[in-house]
Amino acid sequence: MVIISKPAIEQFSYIRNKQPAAALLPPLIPIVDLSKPDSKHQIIKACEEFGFFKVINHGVPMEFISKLESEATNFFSLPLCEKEKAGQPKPYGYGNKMIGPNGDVGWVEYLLLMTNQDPNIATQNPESFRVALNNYMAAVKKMACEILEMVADGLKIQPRNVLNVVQSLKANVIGFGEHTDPQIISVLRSNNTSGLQISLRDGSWISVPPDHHSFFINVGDSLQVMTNGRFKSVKHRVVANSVKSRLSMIYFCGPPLSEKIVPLPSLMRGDQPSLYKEFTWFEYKTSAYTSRLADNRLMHFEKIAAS
Ligand SMILES: O=C(O)CCC(=O)C(=O)O
Ligand SMILES: [Fe+2]
Repeated sequence: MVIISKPAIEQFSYIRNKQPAAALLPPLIPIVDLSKPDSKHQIIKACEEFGFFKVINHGVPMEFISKLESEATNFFSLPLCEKEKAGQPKPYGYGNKMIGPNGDVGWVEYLLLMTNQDPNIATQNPESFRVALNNYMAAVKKMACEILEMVADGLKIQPRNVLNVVQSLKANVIGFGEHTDPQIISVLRSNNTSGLQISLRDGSWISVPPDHHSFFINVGDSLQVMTNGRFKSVKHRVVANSVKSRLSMIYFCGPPLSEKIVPLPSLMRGDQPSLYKEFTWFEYKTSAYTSRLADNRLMHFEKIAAS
């Protein structure tokens, strides 16, 4: 879960200033209605063209969303010393300003939680936080699995290729530099505050209109590799909003540590070469840990780059 809050730190204002403007008349972001029979085709098309789509009729009860959002808001309004009791984000815990260990900074506060562990955080009512987290996670997991099953079905691959996932949740407040998510997919939801932008294949940026009733799905680096580049992990960023605090909750579906990530043979067309070397999620995470947020972390695993 990532929560991005109101900018509080003047020296980070450059994050806002240095962002190039997003396109004024952007193409429409694909919307997938999960209740419609053709949603799997729309998902495949959106993953190919944008690496990103919005999901409506997702089945996650609004009350679960609102409850966790309010618990997260309460957490982020605690005094710093209370928030720090969640421990440093190495990898799970509370962090602010610093994103990762390599000098990236953001106008951001975040709480990163491993989903199968009890959150060790000092809210007024930890039990209420725990219940809200579990309800939200169970409902979002169900939706994420449904989407991944449709991806598998649409690609005609075995569901286990994408469904063997470990989950984590991040709450963010405010601004975050450009990057791709390393996991298989991320399921993002924010309050009704703008800021999220995605990069199109031509390199231009478009703003994603906020919609607090819907979820947004990002294709991550792992799915890009499994599909041998047919799906593209979407570059995205969050531009700080100086008027309103933005709170987002991101559910990441990543592979287990020992899982091998490699282009799936059944997805290779004709004599298409494999673009990536085989690696484990552990190797990828280890390599990503030494990189900067905006780096192309897949570069070290590309076959062409290596030869
Ligand atoms: O807050 C957001 O909407 C996106 C944050 C994000 O991209 C991330 O935490 O990976
Ligand atoms: Fe992200």
